[in-house]
Amino acid sequence: MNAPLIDIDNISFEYEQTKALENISLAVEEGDFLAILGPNGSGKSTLLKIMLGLIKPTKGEIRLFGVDAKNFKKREWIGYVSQKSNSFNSGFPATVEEVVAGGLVKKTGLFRRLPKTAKANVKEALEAVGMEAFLDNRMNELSGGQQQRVFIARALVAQPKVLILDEPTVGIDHRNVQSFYNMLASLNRDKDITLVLVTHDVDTVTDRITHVACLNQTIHFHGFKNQLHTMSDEQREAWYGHSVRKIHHIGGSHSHD
Ligand SMILES: Nc1ncnc2c1ncn2[C@@H]1O[C@H](COP(=O)(O)OP(=O)(O)OP(=O)(O)O)[C@@H](O)[C@H]1O
Repeated sequence: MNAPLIDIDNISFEYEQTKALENISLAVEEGDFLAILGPNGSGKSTLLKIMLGLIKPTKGEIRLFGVDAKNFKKREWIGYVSQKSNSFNSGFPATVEEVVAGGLVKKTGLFRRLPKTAKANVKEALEAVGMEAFLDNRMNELSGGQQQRVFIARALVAQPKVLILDEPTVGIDHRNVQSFYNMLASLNRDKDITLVLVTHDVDTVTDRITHVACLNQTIHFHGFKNQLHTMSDEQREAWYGHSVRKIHHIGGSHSHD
């Protein structure tokens, strides 16, 4: 069996005053569509920053594609769509093509004019997120959900093997959330892209995911989504307090109304 694409081994992280993560072990295998779920302040962003190599754990090891993160050179294999993408400056007059082509810089460096191959790559990335018809539109002409798809295309154009998405449905109209998740599921299934998404919003997370990790400083559950019901009430409460409601829709049969 291949090494996990992301292998987090007993890491902890402390900010100056605050313990953010404690003894986290979590492996992301090729083909997973993993949702990391946790309430505000549970350490989701900190864990993402560690996965992306932006901060180093206070304790523990992380291996990327089987290589110690300190020695890992293929950063373009790990794509990232930040939460900030959603608060994109809507007055900025960039076109969809320009925004997506910006993602190629990571792979090929800066260019003055788009080479032909780059145009083909941009088109292919936009097709993967169902946005090819909007190539020449300006970003400020698009809805929040469409903009989010364009930011995903920008990450895809560098041909990552793993895509990490921070709160991807923030700013997407609730009527469009399901089709957005269907698009992610098709990236996972048809394009073989391993997906990790992070959200505090348990109620809207899709049942298209394959795996769930329940985070609150430590991991309270990690496994197939249909095993989620094996969590005891005490574990659920330690993870998310009383506020977990429709969690049964992503696997188990428990409801906490
Ligand atoms: N730069 C920082 N300096 C000090 N403490 C921090 C810093 N960033 C986060 N923290 C603290 O670390 C803990 C985990 O924060 P983190 O941002 O990782 O959580 P989160 O789950 O992403 O939260 P949210 O859902 O609100 O974005 C929190 O207690 C937070 O207050």
